[in-house]
Amino acid sequence: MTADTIVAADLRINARWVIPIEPAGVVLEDHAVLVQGERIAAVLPRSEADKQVRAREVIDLPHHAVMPGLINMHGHAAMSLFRGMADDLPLMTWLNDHIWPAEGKFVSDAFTVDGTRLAIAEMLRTGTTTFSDMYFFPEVAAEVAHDIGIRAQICFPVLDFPTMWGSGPDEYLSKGQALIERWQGNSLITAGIGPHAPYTVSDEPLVRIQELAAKTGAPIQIHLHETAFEVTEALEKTGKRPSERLADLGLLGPGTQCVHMTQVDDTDIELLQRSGAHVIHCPESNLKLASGLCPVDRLLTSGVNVAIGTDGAASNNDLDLFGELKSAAMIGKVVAENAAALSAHNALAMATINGARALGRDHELGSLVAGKFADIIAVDLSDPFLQPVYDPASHLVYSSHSRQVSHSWIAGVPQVQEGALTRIDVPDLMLKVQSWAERIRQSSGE
Ligand SMILES: CSC[C@H]1O[C@@H](n2cnc3c(O)ncnc32)[C@H](O)[C@@H]1O
Ligand SMILES: [Zn+2]
Repeated sequence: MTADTIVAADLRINARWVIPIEPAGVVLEDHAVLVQGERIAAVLPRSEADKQVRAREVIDLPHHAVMPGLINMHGHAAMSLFRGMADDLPLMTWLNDHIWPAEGKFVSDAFTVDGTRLAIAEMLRTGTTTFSDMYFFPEVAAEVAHDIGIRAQICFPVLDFPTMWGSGPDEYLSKGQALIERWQGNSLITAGIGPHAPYTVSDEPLVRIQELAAKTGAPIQIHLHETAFEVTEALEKTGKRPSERLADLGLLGPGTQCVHMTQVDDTDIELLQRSGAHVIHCPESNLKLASGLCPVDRLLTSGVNVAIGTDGAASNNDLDLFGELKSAAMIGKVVAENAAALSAHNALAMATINGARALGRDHELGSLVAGKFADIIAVDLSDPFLQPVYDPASHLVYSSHSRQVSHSWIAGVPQVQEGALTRIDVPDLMLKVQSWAERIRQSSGE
């Protein structure tokens, strides 16, 4: 922008602080973010904007930190309807004895509509603007996300056995291929392939998944090395660690997102580094199921991209990425035995630009840079429990509550304004959630 040009913008957001994420570690004071259509037009000092910008709409956020929207890289959105249903259990008991039977009884396209809407309401309200999902009826979840206007990677599930969504790998893959075709070229929704885990998907479907990914460019997301049991059982059965088996089958590459990775040795790090695969860290789910701890600092310093996810609301039990960030930073320090590991700025990067990188979309998402999509959030730091503010990045990770998220925009469209959701009818949603809760409660008393 030269000194005397007058620039038009659809929206000008005046903020006390702007944390653009790129360049890394920067906090800009008294800046404005300009939005034109779906994209960020500029980030500039307010004094310059006063002279040069004519905006259709101006929003003043005098006590707020403005930053890119958060990217929740792993979850099972519709499981929000199972929140708090089977607590205090280890992974395989939780899955085999509680969650899979409940899914068999209740999960349908209607369940997925209401559960996904509930999850999106929570995610939007707590600062997420992009999420990744792996669940049954992905075609339904994709339509729900698209109608609301939230950005999403929707991974269709693949398992060896039949579920409510299909009879086995053949049907999962043919329905999945249709999902990929439906959303090809859409800027809000990307379809991905979600082999559930190495212990539920055998070699033959894994090879077909690799071929489909190579043909279509679709990303692959898989639960991997979630527990020590998973790795020792695989070594006994196959003689290989699951990471090695996936690498041998051609599944580890820059389009692969490995969720959890609580068990990591030097060979795993080398495989991740060489392949360019990403790690999705879900600290609170790993803590609650006592699955293990991901060595995030070691992965990051080895050059592996680590993004962050909540996992589903039945193992977390919320979808609040700010809470997840605090947990990630705290655990990251203890695991590294280094208080300097995983700084506030590093944690914010994991939930933004690293997520964008894992999606293969860091050229258009994950930071407040001119030309990227206008996926923006504002957090109000005016509350007494957030005073004084020496460093807003510190407050966002260590002190703030996600309830302080006051505004969010996705592709320039307002999703949260003054703390209220603009595109979800919350009272209507609550009635539907109550009705599911009654049915689920009744059946657990049977
Ligand atoms: C194939 S759809 C997703 C499938 O995964 C189950 N699930 C939810 N959380 C986890 C987890 O942490 N590890 C493994 N599997 C998980 C979910 O209930 C669905 O059945
Ligand atoms: Zn999961």
